[in-house]
Amino acid sequence: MVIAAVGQLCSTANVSHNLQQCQLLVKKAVAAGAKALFLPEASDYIASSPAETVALARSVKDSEFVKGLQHEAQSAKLPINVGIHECAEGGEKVRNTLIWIDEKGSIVQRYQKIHLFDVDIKGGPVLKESRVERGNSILPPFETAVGRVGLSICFDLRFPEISLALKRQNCQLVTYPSAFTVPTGQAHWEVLLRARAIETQAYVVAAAQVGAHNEKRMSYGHSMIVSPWGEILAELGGAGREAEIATANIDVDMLDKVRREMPLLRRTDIYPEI
Ligand SMILES: O=C(O)CNC(=O)[C@H](CS)NC(=O)CCC(=O)C(=O)O
Repeated sequence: MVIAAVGQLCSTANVSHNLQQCQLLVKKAVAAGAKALFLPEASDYIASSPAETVALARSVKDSEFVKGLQHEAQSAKLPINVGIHECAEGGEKVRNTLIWIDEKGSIVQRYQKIHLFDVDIKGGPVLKESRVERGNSILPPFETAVGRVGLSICFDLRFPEISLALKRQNCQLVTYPSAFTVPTGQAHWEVLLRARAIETQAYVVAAAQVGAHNEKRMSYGHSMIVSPWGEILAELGGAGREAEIATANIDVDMLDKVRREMPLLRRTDIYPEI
C-alpha cells in the first residue's frame, strides 16, 4: 500500500503567493508519508477576467510557478500532479494544462483539457473558457508510485468516455484536478466522482480549488479520494479553510479484487467500444 495526498487551496491572481501555498502543501504531503501529491486545476492562478488570465500565462519553461514546483518535487523527492495555464501559440489564448512532475523534478506528462466549460446558468454561474485552446488527445496511462495514472481535468469529469477509455488502457487511478463552481459542486461533484470510480473500478483523486478567488468567483472545494468500490476515503471541506491536504492508501490488490469479483465485460457487439 502507498499513500496519495490530495491538496486544496484558494488560488488568486497572485502567482507567487499561490506557489507558497503549494510549497506548504508539499511539506504537509511529505510529513504525511505520501508518495504523490495531487494539486487542483489552475493552481498557478485564478484571475478575475479572461484578459487577465491571458496576461498571466507563461510558457511552461518560463513559469516561475512551474519551476518553483519542479524544484520542490526534486528536493522533497515527491511527484506532483498540478493544473496550470500555459500560453498557446499566437498569444491570444491559454491552455488549461495538467502536468506530472516526477520525483527528480522533470515534467514527464502534459495533458491539455479537452472539454471546455462554457456555462450560463440562470441565476447561477456564468463562466466561459472562450480564451482557452481545446486539447485534442487523451494520454495513455503511465506508471507512478501510486499506480497507473490517467489524466483528465475538471469539466472532463462530466464525460465518462474519457475515464472509460483510460480504464480500457488499464488505468488504476484517474485524476480530476478541479475548480468547480459552488452550485454545480453541490449538485453534482460527489455523485460524478463516485460514479467515475465505480464504473472504471479505479481510484479517483480530485484536488479542488476552494473559496473566494476574487470578488466574482468562488470554488466549491471538497477535494476527494474515492476507492474503486466508490467509497470516499478522504475528503476536505468547503470555503473557510487554509491550504490543506487529505491522504488515503492506494491499494492495488484491493483494486484487482474489485475487478476480479465483478468483471465489467462490455457488450461491444451492441454498442461501440470506447
Ligand atoms: O478559469 C481558470 O483559470 C481555470 N479554469 C477553470 O476554473 C474551469 C473553467 S472556468 N472551471 C471549470 O471547468 C468548472 C467546471 C464546473 O464547475 C462544472 O462542471 O460544474
